[in-house]
Amino acid sequence: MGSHPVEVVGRIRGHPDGKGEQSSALSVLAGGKSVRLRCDQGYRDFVLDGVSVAEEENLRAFYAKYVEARVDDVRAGGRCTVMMYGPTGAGKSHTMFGSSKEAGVAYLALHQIMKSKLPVPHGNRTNVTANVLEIYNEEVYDLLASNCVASPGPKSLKPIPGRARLEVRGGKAKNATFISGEDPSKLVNEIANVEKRRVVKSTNCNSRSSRSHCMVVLNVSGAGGKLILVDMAGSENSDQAGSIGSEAKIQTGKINQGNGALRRVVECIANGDPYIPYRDSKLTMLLQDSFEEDGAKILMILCASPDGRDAYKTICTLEYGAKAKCIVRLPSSPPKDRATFADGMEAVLLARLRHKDECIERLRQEYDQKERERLEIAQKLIQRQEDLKALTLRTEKMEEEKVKRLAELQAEMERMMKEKADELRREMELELQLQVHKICPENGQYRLAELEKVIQDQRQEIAVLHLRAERAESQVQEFLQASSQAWAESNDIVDMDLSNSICMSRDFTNGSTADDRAGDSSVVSATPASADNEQALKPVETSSGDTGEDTPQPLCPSNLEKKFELQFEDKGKISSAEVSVGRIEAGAVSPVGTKSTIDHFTSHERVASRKARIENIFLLCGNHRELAKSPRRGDAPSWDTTSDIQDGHLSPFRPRDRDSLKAVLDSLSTPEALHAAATISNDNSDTEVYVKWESTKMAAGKPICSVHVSSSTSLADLRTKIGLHVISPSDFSFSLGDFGGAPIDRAAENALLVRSLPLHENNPNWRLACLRTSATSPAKSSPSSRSTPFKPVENRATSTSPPSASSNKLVKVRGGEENIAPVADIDVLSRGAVFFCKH
Ligand SMILES: Nc1ncnc2c1ncn2[C@@H]1O[C@H](COP(=O)(O)OP(=O)(O)OP(=O)(O)O)[C@@H](O)[C@H]1O
Repeated sequence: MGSHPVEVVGRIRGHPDGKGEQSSALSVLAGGKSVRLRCDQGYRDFVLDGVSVAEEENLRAFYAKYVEARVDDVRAGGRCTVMMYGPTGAGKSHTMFGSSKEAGVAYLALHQIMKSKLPVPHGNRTNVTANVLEIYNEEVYDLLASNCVASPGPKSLKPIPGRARLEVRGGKAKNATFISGEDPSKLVNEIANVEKRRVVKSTNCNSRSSRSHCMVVLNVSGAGGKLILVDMAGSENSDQAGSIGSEAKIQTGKINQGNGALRRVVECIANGDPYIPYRDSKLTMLLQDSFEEDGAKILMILCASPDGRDAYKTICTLEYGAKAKCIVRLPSSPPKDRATFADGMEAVLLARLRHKDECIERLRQEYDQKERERLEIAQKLIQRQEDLKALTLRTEKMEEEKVKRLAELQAEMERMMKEKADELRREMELELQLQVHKICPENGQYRLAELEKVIQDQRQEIAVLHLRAERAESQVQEFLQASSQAWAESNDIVDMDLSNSICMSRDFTNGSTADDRAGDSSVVSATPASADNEQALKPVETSSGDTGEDTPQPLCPSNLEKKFELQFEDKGKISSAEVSVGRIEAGAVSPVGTKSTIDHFTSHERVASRKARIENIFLLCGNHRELAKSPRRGDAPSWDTTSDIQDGHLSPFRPRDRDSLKAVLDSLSTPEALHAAATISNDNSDTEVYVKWESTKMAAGKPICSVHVSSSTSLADLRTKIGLHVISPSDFSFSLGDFGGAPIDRAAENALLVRSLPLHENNPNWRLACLRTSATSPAKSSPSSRSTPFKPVENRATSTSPPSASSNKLVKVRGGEENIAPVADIDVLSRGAVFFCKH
């Protein structure tokens, strides 16, 4: 403890309800010299000279820490006043006098003074005299006086029976009883006994509330020291204390009067007021020396309760202590002379200034301390904000990563599920196949057999095709050899009969009849249709008429034709080229639109088998070419490669059936096909349509005529053009393909264009039109019409030749107005001879 004249310490009792430290309204701050009071409005800090908590420090420790040094000064002759100040029930009496468990400050001080080992000026033992006074209702009673008669007091208050009232003069209680001794225990017991005489009363705040102030004055003999111990009555509120009745209220008023007087004295001293109201109360009158004697010390113990309900009284107590702390120098007694008074005043003023400076310095330190705390808190706040920001960013990043990871996991899971599903599907398919094989074990064998059958069929087809090709090749080679030989022979004949041919041509030109020409032995005359073919095809004998085999016959076309026929009748015996040749006089074919005659040649021998063989040659030639063709878009329906030899000779490939035609027509029903057809229809390039007749196998080997039309011409228009020169438009029908194709329905001819016909000899500008006799045509019932596809041009040109005469003729039509072009043999025809094997 310092040497400050007034020291203020706090003593915080335990919670009256036994609650813990958490519910305490008071807390000691760092350093142990500040206490913080919390309430609903906030908190307030008070700086004291020390703070002690009863739960942490007992009375002995508290005494040793804050009181013992003062008592030592007293023993040494000093003067000290120890005051217990605080609201009712705060533990003032407990601190002063203690309890049955521990001794209070008064007893500890008495023991300290009397049992001191310190050398005392007058002997080893200290003689102590003690007065015990009670200030009750502004009256001073002597607690040590026994059997005394109470002096009359104020009318309003009854005197304490058996209690001696004392007068106060000069700041002292006159005639007060004292006890003395050198045995501290004896004095302690005596004091304890008289202390129990104090007026107490049970209130709402304290079951044994002191209604009076108690003062114990210990005078140390010899050294002159004086220790005054004051236990003040607690300031209280009448309503709060439950004071009922005028006497109780007067008691409370008197108690507060003493406390208020002491407060004002302290404030005046602290403020340096020239007037100190000591006389406002008996208590302050008795304590005047404590404030005014030089070297006097005051130790003010502020008792406080941690109960929040006493917060207001606790604040008043702490404010009072803070005010007492401002007392820097106790006022001295007024100096006797003026100079001394001036010096004293100067000293007081200087002391006040120093005190002010100390207060300012203390406040500055407190401000600095608060500022440091504020900065620390601000830095912590900034740090917390940065941490919060980093935490927020981290949380957002983690959230993004979580979302991303979730998406990846979901994608991975979907992929795995898909793989698993595919795997399961495959396993199920395998399982299903296994089950099928289990149920039908011959299934696999069946498929194998089926495949083998297909392979075998294809091999057979290939073999047939090879056979056809070989046969056709050999026959063609044979035919070419024979024809070349016949050609050579015919050249000789032509050379020999050139003059006759010219005459014949002239005769035709001049309109000679067939009978006229029959007389010419070198001319092959036209034979009426009714005549027997056998005879009609025989050459006209000119001189000897010997036609026997032994008789050499002249080399004429008829003879060549006969030899050729014989050659085919006896296959394998071909030793010479004996070819039957039909001859047409040059100029026999006239242009269309002019009056003309169509010449034709006849053969002398025409048996059906012989004709068939000759026609086979052309068929084979045609087939050979057709075999070399590859199907093209827009061609006739697909060929049936399985068809083979029919009627004893190789037949062409046949379209499968009408379904092929239907498929073609159906194919035009789709938007894509119509678009393609529309695209193609824009192509109006010129096209040469070669016409073949299906039923006339000889004619089928090569075209009977060609028609020059636009590629966008419909089949209906083509029918009209062909019908102008060949046959009546209603007597035939187109077929898809070369031979055997399905007939095209008349209704579809308007929709089908020329470009839908198959290519001829793979030439993109050539098309092939195969005609066949219509089923409903009257020509069908007529063998002659069936076998003679042509409508005799002479019919249109008023020809005199009977229609039947042309039934077995190959008619060559030279192009005219209708753009009917000649076939490739027209040059040969112009020379009066036609070789069937030209192609
Ligand atoms: N530190 C403490 N430890 C234990 N009990 C205490 C303590 N302080 C006070 N008490 C108890 O609280 C009650 C009131 O104490 P006390 O009488 O000392 O209060 P007071 O301030 O003197 O009140 P009043 O002014 O009304 O006399 C007593 O029963 C006492 O035993």
